[in-house]
Amino acid sequence: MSAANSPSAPAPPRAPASVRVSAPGKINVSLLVGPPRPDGYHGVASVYLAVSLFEEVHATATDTDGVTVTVQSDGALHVPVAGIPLGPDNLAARAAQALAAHTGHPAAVHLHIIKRVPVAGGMGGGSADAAAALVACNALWNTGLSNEELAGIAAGLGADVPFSLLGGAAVGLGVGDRLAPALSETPLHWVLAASDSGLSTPAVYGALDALRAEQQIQVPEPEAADPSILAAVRSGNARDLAAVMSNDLQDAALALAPELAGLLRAGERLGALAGMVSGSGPTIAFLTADTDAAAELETALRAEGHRALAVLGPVPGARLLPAVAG
Ligand SMILES: C[C@@](CO)(OP(=O)(O)O)[C@H](O)COP(=O)(O)OP(=O)(O)OC[C@H]1O[C@@H](n2ccc(N)nc2=O)[C@H](O)[C@@H]1O
Ligand SMILES: Nc1ncnc2c1ncn2[C@@H]1O[C@H](COP(=O)(O)OP(=O)(O)O)[C@@H](O)[C@H]1O
Repeated sequence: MSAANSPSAPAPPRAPASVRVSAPGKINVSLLVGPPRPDGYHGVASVYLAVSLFEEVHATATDTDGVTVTVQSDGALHVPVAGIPLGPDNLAARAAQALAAHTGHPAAVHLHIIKRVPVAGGMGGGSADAAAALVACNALWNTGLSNEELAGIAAGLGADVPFSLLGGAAVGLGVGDRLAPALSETPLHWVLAASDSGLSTPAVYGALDALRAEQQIQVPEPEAADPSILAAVRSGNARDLAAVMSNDLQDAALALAPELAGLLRAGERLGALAGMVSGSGPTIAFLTADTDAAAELETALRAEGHRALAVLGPVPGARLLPAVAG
């Protein structure tokens, strides 16, 4: 009897045929943006918060080389998915290809994305799909990369991708990819209000540069997050955070989508402690005092015809989900 057939020999690790991974969307409770850099990016000091609105990526091994993608809309925000690229430009497909290139594993996989985060919404939904695809393919292909190695690949896919892997609350410096976890002892309760159309991230950064040039505003390179923001995130004191949260991209997003000003006013009139544009927008994140206040605001915004959803954060980053029985 050969060693491989011996009853006492350990079975070699078998890759699963299919895995499921969830990864969260994010809001930036503070976003300081520096001047444009020669490479087209901006230095930032971002305080990220992962919130309980999760993308899911189901990865299934295929016999033929290549990455295929399908997308399905799910969840209370009824996210339109028609415009999402399904070819090699899809961020999840790019992530799978990048992992295959890094490890030498054939890129033979089908990725099914269950989309709950608004597309081009300023909540890093595509980044979450990329983070989920990295974790999924690493498990599916048994490639065994560490979280640090996955984070290195993530940074090459987009500024927000490393945060979706990490989750929780974190400060992001550089282009947002140099992460340091932030403490958060008590969850914060938010209501998200989605918009019907998306905003392009580069267009919003460009609009900020134009506004600053017009107003002759010069800003330094951001080097750290505001300590008062970190203290409020740490304590989970929503009133303290409402007083200090801010987003340098907000005026630029409002210049490109002026209707958002009315939505911000509506949320504050209906009981939010404060509202802000999430990242480059157009999703608005309203901060509320507690879970009951969030539920009431969600109901009130829906009654006025908005697509609203109560969420909380921080929540964990990209995670393998248990296999479905059967
Ligand atoms: C604004 C933020 C805030 O977290 O998020 P979103 O609103 O997009 O979710 C991020 O900075 C977006 O990150 P992400 O969407 O991953 O950006 P990338 O794909 O890497 O870059 C897209 C483009 O955005 C601009 N960009 C992005 C990040 C950054 N620090 N400076 C920039 O100027 C550049 O024009 C870049 O070519
Ligand atoms: N898996 C994906 N999900 C969403 N958008 C994607 C995806 N892959 C590529 N994209 C492209 O990236 C753009 C921005 O995506 P998204 O991450 O949703 O927004 P944001 O950068 O505002 O957080 C979309 O307009 C879309 O064309």
